[in-house]
Amino acid sequence: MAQTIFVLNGPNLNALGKREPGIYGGKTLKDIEADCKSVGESLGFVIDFRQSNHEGVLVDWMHEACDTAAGVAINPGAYGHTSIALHDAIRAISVPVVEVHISNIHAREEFRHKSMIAPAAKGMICGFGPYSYILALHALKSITQ
Ligand SMILES: O=C(O)[C@@H]1C=C(O)[C@@H](O)[C@H](O)C1
Repeated sequence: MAQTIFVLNGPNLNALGKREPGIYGGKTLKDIEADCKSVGESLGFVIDFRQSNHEGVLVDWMHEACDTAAGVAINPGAYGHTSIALHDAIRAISVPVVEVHISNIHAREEFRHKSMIAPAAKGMICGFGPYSYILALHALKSITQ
C-alpha cells in the first residue's frame, strides 16, 4: 500500500519561475510538483502537493497530515522564520516533518538565518535548489520504512 506524503508550500512559492530566479531558479512550482510526484512514485509514495499564502491554512493541513499521511515535507516560505503556530502544529502531530528551503537560508540576510520550525521538525534541507524537495522525500523514505 503506497504511503501518502504531504508536500506543503507557503507564501510566494506560487510565484516561482518569475520570482528572483537568481535565488530560486527558473522552475515553477508546477515543475517542482511534477518532479516530486515522479520521484515520490519511485519511492512508493503518493504525493499530496499543496500551496497556500495563508499561515492558518498551512496549520490546518499539518493537522490533516497527522490523520492521513505518513510524513510531511514543508517549504514554509517566510513563515519558516516567524511562525510559532507552525512550530506548535508540528509538535502537535505524530508524523515526521522535514523542513525544506530552495535557497541556503544561512547564506542570505540575517533575518532568514533563524527557523522557527526547524527545532520541531525531524530535520531541515536547504540550499540545493528545487532538488531540496527530492532530498526531503528520500529523507522521509529513510524514516518511514
Ligand atoms: O529558499 C526558500 O525556499 C525560502 C522561500 C522563501 O519564500 C523565503 O521567504 C525563505 O527565506 C527562503
